[in-house]
Amino acid sequence: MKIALIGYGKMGQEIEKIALERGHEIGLKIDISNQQDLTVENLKACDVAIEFTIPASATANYSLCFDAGIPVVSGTTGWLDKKEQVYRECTEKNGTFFYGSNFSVGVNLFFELNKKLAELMAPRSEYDVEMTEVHHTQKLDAPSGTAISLADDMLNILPGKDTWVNDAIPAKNELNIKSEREGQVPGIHTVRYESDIDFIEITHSAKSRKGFAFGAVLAAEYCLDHKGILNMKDLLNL
Ligand SMILES: NC(=O)C1=CN([C@@H]2O[C@H](COP(=O)(O)OP(=O)(O)OC[C@H]3O[C@@H](n4cnc5c(N)ncnc54)[C@H](OP(=O)(O)O)[C@@H]3O)[C@@H](O)[C@H]2O)C=CC1
Ligand SMILES: O=C(O)C1=N[C@H](C(=O)O)C[C@H](O)C1
Repeated sequence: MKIALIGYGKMGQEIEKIALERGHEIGLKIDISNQQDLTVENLKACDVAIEFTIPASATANYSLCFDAGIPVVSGTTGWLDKKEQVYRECTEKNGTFFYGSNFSVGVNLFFELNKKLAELMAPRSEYDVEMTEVHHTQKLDAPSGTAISLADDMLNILPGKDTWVNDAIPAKNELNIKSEREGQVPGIHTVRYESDIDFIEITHSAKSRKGFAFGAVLAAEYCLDHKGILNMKDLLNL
């Protein structure tokens, strides 16, 4: 499979290693320095694009891939305010868009565990809940995309919580997500329920970026024979 790598930062470089190990070819490698090469014509020469850039450029990159008629796998976070517009464009252009706030298989299992725990906690009004995410200091967005995914699942299940807030003193109906930035931390997410007498905590801690990159390459392979709007639940059969 010939991959267009859009974004060649920490994730782009990690993805390149895994893709080559799995026998794929990098047909196009785009960073800020050669952005002029990101054209429909160049994308058409590839089978799939993997996009890990910055929130401000992600959606324009998706449009180019839809115009080129190649599937796009994206892990860029912080652009979800434009989600409806992107999904509409993908459908109108008969494109394929695979988005994951986190491509790690472990985190996607953690998402399921988080939902199960929220179901158990839904009738337990003696517990309050909060979340913490810790990432490296270069991260541009807060809270993390993963934390937002976890929070959205919890808000759908917990009757006492209507919305999430970031680094705030929460009202009773708000779920606070604490964001901490520290050194080179690849990503830690903790959900904590606390009562007067105890607490229950679940944590996912990434040891490196390898799991994110591996999941993104699996997603690109999946796009070769699946079409439309896809996610890790489809890929992992969850
Ligand atoms: N879904 C997941 O599993 C994961 C998602 N992420 C997300 O992926 C994104 C990237 O993370 P990461 O690789 O760590 O970040 P980096 O900052 O290391 O890399 C981003 C790269 O994108 C480049 N870039 C910026 N704008 C453009 C553009 N318009 N076209 C092409 N390239 C561009 C940057 O170039 P330059 O440095 O020259 O500005 C940089 O090399 C973030 O949003 C992060 O949250 C990260 C890990 C896992
Ligand atoms: O920026 C990162 O590094 C990460 N971003 C993703 C997020 O925002 O959730 C995934 C992972 O936690 C690493």
